Amino acid sequence: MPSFREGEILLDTYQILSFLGKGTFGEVYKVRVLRGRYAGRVLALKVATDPETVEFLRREVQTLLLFNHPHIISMISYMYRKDRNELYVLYELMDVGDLKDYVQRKGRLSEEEALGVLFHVAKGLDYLHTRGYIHGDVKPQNIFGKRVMKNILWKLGDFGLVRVRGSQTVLDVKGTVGYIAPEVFRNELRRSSDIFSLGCVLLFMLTGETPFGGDIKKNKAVEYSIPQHVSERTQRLLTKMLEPDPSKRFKTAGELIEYLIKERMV
Ligand SMILES: Nc1ncnc2c1ncn2[C@@H]1O[C@H](COP(=O)(O)OP(=O)(O)OP(=O)(O)O)[C@@H](O)[C@H]1O
Repeated sequence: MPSFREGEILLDTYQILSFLGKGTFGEVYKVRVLRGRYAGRVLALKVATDPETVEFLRREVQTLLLFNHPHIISMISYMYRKDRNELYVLYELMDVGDLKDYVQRKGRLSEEEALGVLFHVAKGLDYLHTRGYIHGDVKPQNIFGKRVMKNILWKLGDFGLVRVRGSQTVLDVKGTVGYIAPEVFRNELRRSSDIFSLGCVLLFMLTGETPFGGDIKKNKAVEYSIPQHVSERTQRLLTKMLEPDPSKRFKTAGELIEYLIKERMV
């Protein structure tokens, strides 16, 4: 049950238009801004009220403040209510919703569409990778679509698990089974771990099913099969992205983009 109802006004400023969903980091609502700098705009508001989610969302805010890219979701502003330890974050509204729901609604995507989404997300990831960041949680629920004319612009979101490359923080595996690079189970995280996860996203788009059947053992062992209907060149791409040995994968999103262009896949 969402905490707020349609029509309710939060912080005297945000009128709830609808509930968009609940994630690990809080509840998300479609809101209309009633006053201030963004008055009149319809945006997405994420609300975190318990201490653990506030902490994750605080990390996401700190990271997003540094980023500005057409394939990374924009944070518009945030408010922290210190007295109640509540964090409210405003994002651009991604009217298509997330890629998981999109594929579940539409069924598996054509290769052309799937490669188009892949290219958009790879550009967002490239922005992170060239700045020394690792997203750490690339999966369909964290990729959002926005309608622009007749097209959909896909963007990477959810930066609660983002890490700086080479940082010593101890990891516990927080990703989602079906999208976790095998080395992450051994507590190693690299930029190419994001590439593996993105390869899983491509497999999901082409099959409509969770990679590795959502089975943790199969995910760890990288046991998967590519359906017959997938073209040979896309099979080759998938095999390179899902290479179990991270040193044999594309090292960064930049290398992936170069390959897609060279092979004329986008
Ligand atoms: N900017 C946005 N525009 C439109 N819908 C959004 C936006 N941000 C989140 N949502 C939707 O709100 C819901 C909750 O999103 P959220 O990102 O918090 O969690 P999640 O990605 O589903 O799960 P997790 O937090 O575990 O990764 C999802 O249905 C998501 O599609």
